[in-house]
Amino acid sequence: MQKLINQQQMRSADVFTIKNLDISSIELMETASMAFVNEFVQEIKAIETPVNILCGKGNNGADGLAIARILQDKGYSSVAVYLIDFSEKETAEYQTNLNRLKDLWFPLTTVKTLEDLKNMKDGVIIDAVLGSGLNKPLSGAYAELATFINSLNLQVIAVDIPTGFPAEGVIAKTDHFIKADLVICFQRPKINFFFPESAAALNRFRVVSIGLDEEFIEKQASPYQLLEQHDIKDLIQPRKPFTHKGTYGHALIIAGQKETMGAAILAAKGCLYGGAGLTTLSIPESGLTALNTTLPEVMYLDRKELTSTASVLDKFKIIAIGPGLGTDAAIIELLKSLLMLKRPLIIDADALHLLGNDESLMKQLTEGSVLTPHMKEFDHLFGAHESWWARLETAREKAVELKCVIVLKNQYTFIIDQQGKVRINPTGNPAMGQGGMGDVLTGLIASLAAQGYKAIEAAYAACFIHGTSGDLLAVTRVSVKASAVAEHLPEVVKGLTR
Ligand SMILES: NC(=O)C1=CN([C@@H]2O[C@H](COP(=O)(O)OP(=O)(O)OC[C@H]3O[C@@H](n4cnc5c(N)ncnc54)[C@H](O)[C@@H]3O)[C@@H](O)[C@H]2O)[C@@H](O)CC1
Ligand SMILES: Nc1ncnc2c1ncn2[C@@H]1O[C@H](COP(=O)(O)OP(=O)(O)O)[C@@H](O)[C@H]1O
Ligand SMILES: [K+]
Repeated sequence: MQKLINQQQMRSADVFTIKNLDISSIELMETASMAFVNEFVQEIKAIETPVNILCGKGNNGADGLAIARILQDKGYSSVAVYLIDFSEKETAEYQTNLNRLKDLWFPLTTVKTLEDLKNMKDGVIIDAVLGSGLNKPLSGAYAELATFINSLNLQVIAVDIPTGFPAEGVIAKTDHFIKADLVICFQRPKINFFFPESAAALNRFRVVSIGLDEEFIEKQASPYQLLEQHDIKDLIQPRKPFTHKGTYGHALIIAGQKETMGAAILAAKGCLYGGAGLTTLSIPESGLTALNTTLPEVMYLDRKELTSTASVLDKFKIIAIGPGLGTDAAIIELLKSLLMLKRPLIIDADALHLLGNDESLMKQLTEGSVLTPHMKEFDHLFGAHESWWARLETAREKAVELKCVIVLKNQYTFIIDQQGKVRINPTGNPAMGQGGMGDVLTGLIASLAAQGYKAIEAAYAACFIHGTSGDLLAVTRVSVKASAVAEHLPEVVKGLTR
């Protein structure tokens, strides 16, 4: 896992690295600019492409000046530099890099007003106006610059962060940014890149190492961590000789009603293909034929059995409830009786809806339960939120308060543990935007829990595996269906097993 740190901590990491490696700030900047260019040349391969570099007077602009020099070295034949001269203050590094540039032949244009940009050639724009030193939203000339650049519809590649975009904290609807197609960002992604609001400021980002001290970064106090493949590889246990279906646990999924039986079957499918030793599905009897035809390996439990005697449920290592379940009075009673068992549950979809309707039910959750809301379900549970930053803050508080794991689903799913720590899942893609995806995820979480993984481990590993399956399928498809994601789970898990 990679610690994601805030900009103040990133600045401390700069300072620490400079001291520790006994290098100068300008040397560090040269490394950063070189790393940027190495990535840039992968993206813009034609060296005759006009490259317009817009440089502010801080260190982001200083990077831009170094980048101009390095690009010319690499043979880019049409590099033009625009010095955005909207403020007085400039950094020493900016001065140094400007002097280095002035020793070479270079078209340099000082920009006092937007008029000064009129000769800019069509091509690519490198945004090095403002970086992580941003301390307030763009206004005045900077905001106008952003609007103007965005109106050109040229490809923009931002240095470190799009100008105007806050690295962390609330992203306001009124904020102005220079919209980037690509951000080449230093050492760590910014926390705000993982929120849907970032789509207004960037399409994609890539992270390049600039040699900052990793040990220092990992020691910083931060609740945010980005999952990496090796975390899952370290976790997933290979299957041992002489193990059998009993070894891999028995999961019960309570789901489905007449209109949404598919959700139940998809959840069971996620559980089965996730490798649980045994999967039992409790659905209305009307779904039995469908179940037996589509998933003959999965067993059936009559709904009436669920409330007959508590001991019926003892054999199940984990119980998941919710996909396509419905919310009528009988279901409310069923949920209540399950909560009374005082055992951890995996709660999704309609069952989440019922918790949101009745706070007293939420209070009965047992420690170690897993809630898997998407944004709408989350807000129904915990109140409306104006921003994802605020939503995540609430999720952290609630996970601690309820002693539950919260899986807040999105393109980047946030998995929040009982201590309020947030793991961010980087896998998955927009081809997965289809109904049923969440049902498969719930089944997979149940599957891993049945196999003996702790609630938090089951939750984050399931998200990673589920997204990886979607990624694998999306290589050759514009959309992927949930059942295909389920069917590819065993292959993905195999690839993630040491
Ligand atoms: N050793 C270092 O410090 C390194 C810095 N790096 C670069 O330095 C950048 C950060 O540099 P700085 O801290 O100088 O910050 P910036 O280059 O973002 O500029 C900050 C300046 O802009 C002003 N400002 C902030 N918000 C504004 C607003 N809304 N409107 C107008 N002016 C505003 C500030 O008062 C300050 O003078 C990083 O993003 C990265 O590109 C990299 O080169 C890596 C090494
Ligand atoms: N754009 C996307 N990128 C990555 N993952 C996605 C994307 N869209 C959906 N998913 C994944 O699909 C699942 C959707 O869950 P949910 O919204 O509950 O769907 P449903 O209720 O339709 O099954 C989540 O795991 C989410 O992470
Ligand atoms: K920038």
